[in-house]
Amino acid sequence: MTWIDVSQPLHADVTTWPGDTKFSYEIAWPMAQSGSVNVGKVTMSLHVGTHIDAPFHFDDHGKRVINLDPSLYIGPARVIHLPHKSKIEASDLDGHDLTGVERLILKTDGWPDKRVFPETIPELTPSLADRLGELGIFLIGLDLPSVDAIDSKEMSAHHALARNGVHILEGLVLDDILPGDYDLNAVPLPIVEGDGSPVRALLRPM
Ligand SMILES: Nc1ccccc1C(=O)C[C@H](N)C(=O)O
Ligand SMILES: [Zn+2]
Ligand SMILES: [Zn+2]
Repeated sequence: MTWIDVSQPLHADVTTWPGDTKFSYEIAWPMAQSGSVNVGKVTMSLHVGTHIDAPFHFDDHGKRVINLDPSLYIGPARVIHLPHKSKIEASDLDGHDLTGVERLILKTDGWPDKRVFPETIPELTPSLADRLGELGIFLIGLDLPSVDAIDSKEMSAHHALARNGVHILEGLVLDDILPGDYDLNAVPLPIVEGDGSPVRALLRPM
């Protein structure tokens, strides 16, 4: 009870990274044919909607989803509000006491209309990644489709976060979430070779 869904619903119109595989659902084996059940089939990029990135997404030698500890994505999380930024850097955390925080969720308001894929978004800087590492934070979640700029080829924030042992949860819907302390549950699917996984992300006020 009281869990709040902070995931994007998956349907034909959920936005996709430009050029990437869209989400689709079909009944591959309808009841009329199988004689007993409807059996659905999904096609999608693993980076559609609310999802986690496995390090293999941006590093050929990085871990696949099956090798990520599910506990990373379950447990206490702090939500902080950092609106109207073009970059989010270490100094943006200065006013926040993050002692003991292990999972940090940034409400940036940088993707206000989830029906449209954004042209520009705030990007996280390597200095922020280093600060998260120093603080012992091992999960960053945010309401954006990427931790880097949309046109980034270097993926410097993804790499800097990985260097600091910080895992990535993207595409959260935080419109109705106030800053504060929550329980998070956003476990990936056990896709053995996955470079990422869609998640049902839930928050419960503590
Ligand atoms: N699907 C893509 C296709 C091309 C280039 C980037 C992406 C991404 O997915 C990047 C984004 N930071 C992500 O992890 O979801
Ligand atoms: Zn991703
Ligand atoms: Zn990413």
